[in-house]
Amino acid sequence: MEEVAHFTEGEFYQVHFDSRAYIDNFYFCPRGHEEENFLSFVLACLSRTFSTGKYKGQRLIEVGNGPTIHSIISACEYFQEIVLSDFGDNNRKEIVKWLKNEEGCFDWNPIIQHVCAIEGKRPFDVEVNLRQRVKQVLKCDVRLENPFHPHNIDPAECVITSLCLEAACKDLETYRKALRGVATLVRPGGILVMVGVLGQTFYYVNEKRFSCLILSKPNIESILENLGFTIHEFNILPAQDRKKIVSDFQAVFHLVALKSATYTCDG
Ligand SMILES: C[S@@+](CC[C@H](N)C(=O)[O-])C[C@H]1O[C@@H](n2cnc3c(N)ncnc32)[C@H](O)[C@@H]1O
Repeated sequence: MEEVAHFTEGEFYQVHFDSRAYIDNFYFCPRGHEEENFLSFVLACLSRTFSTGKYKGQRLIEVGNGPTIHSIISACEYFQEIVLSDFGDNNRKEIVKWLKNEEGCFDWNPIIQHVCAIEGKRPFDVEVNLRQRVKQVLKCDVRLENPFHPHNIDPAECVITSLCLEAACKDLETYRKALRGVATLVRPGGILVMVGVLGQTFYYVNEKRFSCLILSKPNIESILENLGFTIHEFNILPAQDRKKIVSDFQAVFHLVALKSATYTCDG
């Protein structure tokens, strides 16, 4: 397998990230990749967060969704308009293809059906809702102070990001700045829902190796608290013993953090 000496940033994704191979490998069934085995944990966490209806509002933004829509399945009923975003052109194209139900688009039905079975919903209704409520699929770069530069996007009641920041940020300072940019997209009183990996240095999509910033729970907690967030839940699934061929994460996390209603970001 190919080794890469430098940290693989957005430009590397733009050229080398095979969107279709990524979803084929990691999202073809609710268990996810057989070596990683954490997708059903993530789907269950997202379902618990949103299915009570406690978090709702006008807008939801997902930052760095790649070619995936799984993170918004449970949430879509509770937000009128959804903005998806990613750095990679191919990722955004793959999403648009699914939204338009074009021939050859990825089959998200096994994942949607799994979530619907947990929540007692009809997959058809959820699929229609998803396709209707995603209003924009935008380019973003989490390394920028405004991830949507040169566009200004109104802050949302809910921002989701999954497995993006640790893939996009080469060091902890870049991660802190990126989280600060993502935090500006959350309205005061709104929530940030984050899914990520702890202790990971790499993952593979087919033969391509992608870097990952090693994160720990205290790193993330202290950055979020400094940004005026209160962490409501921080769920962790430790990795099982495995060969570490596809990735070397030590744990997967899901967190929900509430942005203070009075916080002003001047730091
Ligand atoms: C591991 S994938 C995660 C995709 C998806 N969110 C998920 O949960 O499976 C990492 C994603 O981060 C995106 N990415 C990398 N650098 C980025 C940047 N600077 N800004 C925004 N997204 C970036 C990649 O294009 C890719 O879609």
